[in-house]
Amino acid sequence: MLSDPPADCGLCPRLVAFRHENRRLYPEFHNAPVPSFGSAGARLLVVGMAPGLKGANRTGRPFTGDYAGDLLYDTLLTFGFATGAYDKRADDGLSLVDCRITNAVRCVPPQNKPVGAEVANCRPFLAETIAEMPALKVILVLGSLAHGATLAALGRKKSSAKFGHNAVHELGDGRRMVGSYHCSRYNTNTGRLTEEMFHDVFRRVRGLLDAG
Ligand SMILES: O=c1cc[nH]c(=O)[nH]1
Repeated sequence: MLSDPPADCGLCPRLVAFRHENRRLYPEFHNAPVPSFGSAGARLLVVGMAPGLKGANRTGRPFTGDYAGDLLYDTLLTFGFATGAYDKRADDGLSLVDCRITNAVRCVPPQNKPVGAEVANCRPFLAETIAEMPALKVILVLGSLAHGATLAALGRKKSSAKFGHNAVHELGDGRRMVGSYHCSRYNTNTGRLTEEMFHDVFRRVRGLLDAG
């Protein structure tokens, strides 16, 4: 099984049609499934929802060029999970440290909203991404869609762990799942998620990793 879909992945008809439309409208964009970013040897996996049209779908790197990426990459740099400088482009030289970033759905969805069947179609890639990380200790899920997709990828029921901001769930194998509100423009503009709240989550993640 592949941990990243092939560039011409055809599992989701709606997303394939959107990809073809975007290739016509924006031929200079990446316009393909966005692969995970960071080493499979990392202890931290951050799971987002799906690439943004003019962000990750343009640059080909998760969260890169997306509004949500500004807060995410700044926070990763602050907490030592990245080095270099984030400059909203895949060739900015930023590298992740002990951290990997992926999305529950790898292709950009219309209106930024994947449907259930698309999350399910992409689940094997998330499952394989998790399975190929031997040192993985913490999975940080950004938002309830990523929370549900990650539980499903782990073969667990949604009812086995309730999504909550800064909530920690033991996965029973020494691994933990931590929840955070998604660092989206909507959530930060409405005040549902502040920078301080997001930092609190990363402080907790760092503490869990440091505790071993
Ligand atoms: O969840 C998200 C949001 C923006 N960009 C991504 O790659 N994922």
